[in-house]
Amino acid sequence: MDTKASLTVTATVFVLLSLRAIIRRRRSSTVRDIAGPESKSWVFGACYTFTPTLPRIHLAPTSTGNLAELLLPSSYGQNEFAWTKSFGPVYRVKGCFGQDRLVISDPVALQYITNSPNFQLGPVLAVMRSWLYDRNSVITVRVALGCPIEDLGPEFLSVNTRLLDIASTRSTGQIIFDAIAVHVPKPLLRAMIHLPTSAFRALRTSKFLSRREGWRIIREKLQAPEGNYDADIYSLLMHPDEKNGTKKTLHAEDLVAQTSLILLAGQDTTANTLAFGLLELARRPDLQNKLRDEIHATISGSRDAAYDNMPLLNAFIKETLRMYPAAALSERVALQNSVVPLAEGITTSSGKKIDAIPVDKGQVVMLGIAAYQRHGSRWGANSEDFDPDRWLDGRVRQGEAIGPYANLLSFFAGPHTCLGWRFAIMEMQTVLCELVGNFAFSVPEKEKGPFRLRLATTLLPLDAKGEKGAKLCVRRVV
Ligand code: HEM
Repeated sequence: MDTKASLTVTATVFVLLSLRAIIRRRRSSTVRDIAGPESKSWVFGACYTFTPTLPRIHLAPTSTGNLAELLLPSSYGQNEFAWTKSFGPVYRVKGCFGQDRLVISDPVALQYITNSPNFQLGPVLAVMRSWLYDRNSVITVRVALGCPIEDLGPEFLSVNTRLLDIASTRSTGQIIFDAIAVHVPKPLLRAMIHLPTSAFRALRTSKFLSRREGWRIIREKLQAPEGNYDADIYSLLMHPDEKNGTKKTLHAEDLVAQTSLILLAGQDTTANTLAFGLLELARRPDLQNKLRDEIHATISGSRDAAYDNMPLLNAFIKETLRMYPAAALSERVALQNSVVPLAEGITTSSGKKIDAIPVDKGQVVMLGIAAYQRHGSRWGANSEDFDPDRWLDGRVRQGEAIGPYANLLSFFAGPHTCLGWRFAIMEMQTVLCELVGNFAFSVPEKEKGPFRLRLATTLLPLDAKGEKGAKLCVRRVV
C-alpha cells in the first residue's frame, strides 16, 4: 500500500471508530452544568464571541473551539489563566465533537486525581506511550536515577532532536487527531508506528537506538560480579534492594522498553526549564549578579559544591519550576465513575452548590498545573510575577502536600511522579552554577519585549519571531 492509501485507510478507520464512541457517550449532567467559556460548534466548538472580561485571541481558521483557545493561543496561558480567574479553579471546556472536559486547578482535586487509581494517563500521553512501548509495563518504583547512559553518538542525537522538534509543534490537526485517537483500539494505534511518514520513521529509529542502548546496559549489569551492583536505576530494577525500597525486579525486556521513555522524558523537560530560567536571569541583571555572588562564595574553586546550602539558587530553581512547569496542562481519564473532592465548593450554572464533582467513567480532566502554580491564595499576592524571594521570605503558604518537591506539581504527583525529579534538580543546580558562575547573560535588543510560551509536548519559550528557543547574548565573566 502506498503512503496516500495507508493514510486514507487509517483516517477512515479513525473517523468510523470515533463516531461510534461519540454516539455511545453520555457524560455526567453535573459536568455539563459546570460553568465554562462559550462554544458554538459541535465539531470544532468555535467560539468567536467572548465576554468583555476575557482577552481576545487570534483563532486559526479551522478552530477546534475551546481546546484550540486553550492550547493554541499566541502565548500559552493567555486564555487558561483568564478563564481560571473568571470561572474559578474548576471549569468546563468543549473539546472536539461536543466533548465536555473539566479543567481543574483546585489543590484538593489535583491531589485526589494524581493519587487515585481511578484516573489514568490522558489520551495524548497514552497514544504517545503506546508508540514508545512494546509492552504495557509502567515503572512505579521510586529510585535514585543515576543513568549509566554512554555517549549515544551523532545518529541518536540527530534523530532525537528531530523527534523533539516534531513534539514541540502543535496544530489544530493534532488536537483533532488526539480527540479521535483515544477511541481507537490500542493494537491499531500501535500499528500506526509503521506508517511511512517522516515523523514515524524518526520515532522508529529512536526506539531502535534506545533499545540497543538499553540492551547494552543490561548486558553490562548481568556480567557484573555477584553483589557488585551500582546504585543506578537499571541495577536497582534488576536486583532486589530492600534498603532502597525496590523489592521487585523488572524483566529485562520491560526495562529495555522504558529506555526510550527515560531518554526522551529527561531531555526537553530539563532543557526548556533551564532555558526559561536563563531568560528570566537575562532580564534581571540584579538577580543574576546576586546569584553569581552566591555561586562564587559557595563554590570558590571546590568541585564538591554543597548545592543544597545555596538558598538563592534553590529559590530560583523552585520559582522557575513554579512559573514554567514543563507539563503545564496534563490530561487524565476516569477509569470508573468517581467523585472528585474540592478544596472550595463551587456553584454550577444552574445555581446548585457542590463541594465534590461526580464524574463518569471516560471523563477527560485537564489538570491545570500551571494555573494551580499561579493561585494567589497559595503563592502570594504577586503570584503571576517571577519572584524567587517568595521562597525565602515565607510568602509561600504550606497547604495540602502535593508533588515531591516544594508543593509544586511540576514533577507531577502520586504513582506517576517524575522518575527523574531528583536527577533533574541536581542537573539544574550543576548546570546553573557552571553557566551563571562563568558567564553573564543578557537579552539582545530585538528580543526585549515580553517573551511568549508554547505548550506542545512540553512548555517552551518562543523568540520574537515565534520560533522555538530563547535567544540570549553571552559574555564570559570569569
Ligand atoms: C525539569 C525537568 C523535568 C520535569 C519538569 C519533569 C516532569 C515530569 C512530569 C510532569 C511527569 C509526569 C507526566 C504525566 O504522567 O503526566 C514526568 C514523568 C517522567 N519523567 Fe520527568 N521531568 C523532568 C526531568 C526528567 C528527567 C531528567 C528524567 C530522566 C532522566 C525524567 C524521567 C521521567 C520518566 C521516566 C517519567 C515517567 C514516570 C511514570 O510514568 O512512572 N524526567 N516528568
